[in-house]
Amino acid sequence: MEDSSDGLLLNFSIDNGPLTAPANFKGGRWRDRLTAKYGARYRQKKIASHFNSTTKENSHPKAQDPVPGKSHIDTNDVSRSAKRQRVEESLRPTTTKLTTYSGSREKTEKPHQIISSLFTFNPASKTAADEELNSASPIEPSNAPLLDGLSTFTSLGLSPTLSAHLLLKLELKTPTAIQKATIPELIKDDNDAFIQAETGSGKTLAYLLPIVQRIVNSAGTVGNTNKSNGGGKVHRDSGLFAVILAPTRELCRQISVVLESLLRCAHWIVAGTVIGGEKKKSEKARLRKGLNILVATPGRLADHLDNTEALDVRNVRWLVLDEGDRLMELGFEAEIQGIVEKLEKKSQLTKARVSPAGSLPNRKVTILCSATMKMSVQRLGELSLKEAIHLKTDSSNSEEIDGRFEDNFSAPAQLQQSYAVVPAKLRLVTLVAALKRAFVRRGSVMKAIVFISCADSVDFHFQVLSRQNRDDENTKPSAKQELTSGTKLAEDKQVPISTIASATSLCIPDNQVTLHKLHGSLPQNVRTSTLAAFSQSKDPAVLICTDIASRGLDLSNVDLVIEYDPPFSKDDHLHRVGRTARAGRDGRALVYLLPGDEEGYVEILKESYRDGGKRLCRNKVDEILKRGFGSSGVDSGKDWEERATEWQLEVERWVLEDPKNLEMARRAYQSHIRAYATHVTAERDIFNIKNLHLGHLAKAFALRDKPGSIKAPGTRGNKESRKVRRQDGAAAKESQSTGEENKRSKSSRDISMSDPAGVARMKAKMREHMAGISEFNIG
Ligand SMILES: Nc1ncnc2c1ncn2[C@@H]1O[C@H](COP(=O)(O)OP(=O)(O)OP(=O)(O)O)[C@@H](O)[C@H]1O
Repeated sequence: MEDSSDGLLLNFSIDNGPLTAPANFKGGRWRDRLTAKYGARYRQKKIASHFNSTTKENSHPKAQDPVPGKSHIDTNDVSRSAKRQRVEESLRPTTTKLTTYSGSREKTEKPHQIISSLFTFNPASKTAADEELNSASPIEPSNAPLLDGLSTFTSLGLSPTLSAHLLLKLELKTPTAIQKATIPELIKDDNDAFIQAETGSGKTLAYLLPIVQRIVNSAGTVGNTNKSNGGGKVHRDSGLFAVILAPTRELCRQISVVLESLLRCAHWIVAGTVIGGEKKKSEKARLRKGLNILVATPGRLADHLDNTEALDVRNVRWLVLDEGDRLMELGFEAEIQGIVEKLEKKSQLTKARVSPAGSLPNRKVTILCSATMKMSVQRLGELSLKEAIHLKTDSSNSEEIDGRFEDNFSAPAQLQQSYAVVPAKLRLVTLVAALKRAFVRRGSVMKAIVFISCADSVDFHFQVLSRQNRDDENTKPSAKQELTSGTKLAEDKQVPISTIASATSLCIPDNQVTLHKLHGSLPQNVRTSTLAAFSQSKDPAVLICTDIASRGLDLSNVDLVIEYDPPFSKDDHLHRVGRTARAGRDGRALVYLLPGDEEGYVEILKESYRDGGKRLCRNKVDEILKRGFGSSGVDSGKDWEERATEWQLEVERWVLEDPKNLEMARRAYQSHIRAYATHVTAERDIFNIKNLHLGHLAKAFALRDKPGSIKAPGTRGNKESRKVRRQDGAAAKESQSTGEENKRSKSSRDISMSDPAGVARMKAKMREHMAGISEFNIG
């Protein structure tokens, strides 16, 4: 492993002899002894001059934190007040090793802390910063509604009633390109279809509108027409016509909301969901009452197909598989195969591909929908589609080669993407600086999403950004701080989980920002309400989340996406940044990379552009920090360095002063490293765990521990917790075998280390990814 002490001074103790006598340093590394010797000499000189010149005799100098550019030996610093020292000693973690560099060879118990300077010994970037780009050149949005004067919803074959409803009630004037390509095709023909278009291009309406239109058209042509109910219109007893599958409950809910909004102009058509999270009995009752369109998660639908007699699928004409790649990633292949076979078996439909124009299809039509076209989607296509047509936009980069689709999935053209090469030690301060800057003026950024690799790290960053600053009067708990969202059972008690809080760390007086957090270890009701709060917020808001929020979610007015931890694959990147720049709106995205091999990721970022990445720009770290910590735009030397250092030290003290915070920071750090090891094989040269400087990385989690000594309860290295986890491992297997899709919706990184069942699943996933490489194969 690379030496983690670069620029760091170990926190060793010396004897308590007279301060002016030279200390005798023994043991440890020569480098640490030498640094300590010089440090002691320097302090002796300083003390001597202080005693000579001071006019305030016996006064206690204020505790000093290292100034930017200088490292600091904590326990040996005479300028630190006795009070501060006692606080930190009393909080000395029980698991830390003791280091003794004692002249008297006595083992004195001192915390093994490392307080390094933020701005020294940072590795340099290996690539030169590009010139600032000329962002003045206007770019045509690629996923916007068409303004060609020709394309209207009516011209695509939708009825005047439905078109008027779209215009007047939903404020949708013209179709997007993918809707133009899809709607006429799905209204007139009964072919299976694969819909592929970039994020935010309106794929949901692209498949929902033809389905709704054809069900409306079928009035009087299907059985059970009820004259008392609008003259032969479809009603709930007419049968189930469409089944829409989506990978997560959140997505199902979102689709269901869009569908309900459409059905307000055809209220006799009944839609419903079966997505789990409620008693199966209520779902069964809903199915028994009759539905015409069903939105479901695959696991739940498979369950009902086996166990709910009232679910009659003989008349199903459409099976839609939305977010196809995600469905496959989450391992729903077997369920989907089962569903396809059962629908096929029970179907009473003819297999004819021709039906009266615009009415219900005579055969089951399968529609696969995805922004990406990966092998997994091709596989899903193979098991569900027959002679499918590929519906895509003109601007799409994908093409069919030898019967297979080659994917060149791009980000929306109008999205401004940038990256910053940030040394590990500076990561946390740079994140805060970027957010402070983004929200500096009211209205400058309404909403931002920060993607983080794992649930524990989300928890930690949420707490850091919303923590109470002891010294700051302005950060007294606000009403929002008290907000909690949902509850979860813990130790037989209802413990409220706070997922919404005031972003006190951003401290922007004129622009109060509300922080939200989201990850897969939160209970479903908390996830739902947090997401709704973020989406509906009219005030500036930040969502800190794992990849659970990267797919398909349509959250309004997201202007900025920060990938604080780089994505785990190129597709993940495109889905994450796709949460902004939707339906023709502007958006910005910033990805954080470490200096060194990670800079190679820039080439992959460029692939997400249609023009080869000419518009990709680099944000300089100094600039981000200056803008975030500098004094209101005035270039006042390096005061931003001091402010950033002060802020960082404040967080480090906050971590130390409460064992809970310390444990949270350690968990976050460990989980981050584990998650780092799960980058896709193709990108493991770029994200090579061996290159992580663990000492520097600890600084980004406000930890002063030596990396090797960081052990959080529930993680590897702690005997007791290992025993507990062995027991929980068995429980995890059991729970997985129940086949509940909500459990699967948690990806390995999305699981908190405090969720033992999750830890077991994560490890299994890690083994799969690491393909024989040990979990901590670090140097
Ligand atoms: N014709 C339209 N005019 C204006 N806005 C539209 C139109 N069609 C859809 N939208 C809006 O575009 C946004 C994105 O739609 P949708 O969620 O269907 O995109 P998507 O292509 O499924 O994205 P993703 O791949 O990220 O899931 C939604 O807010 C939707 O209301």
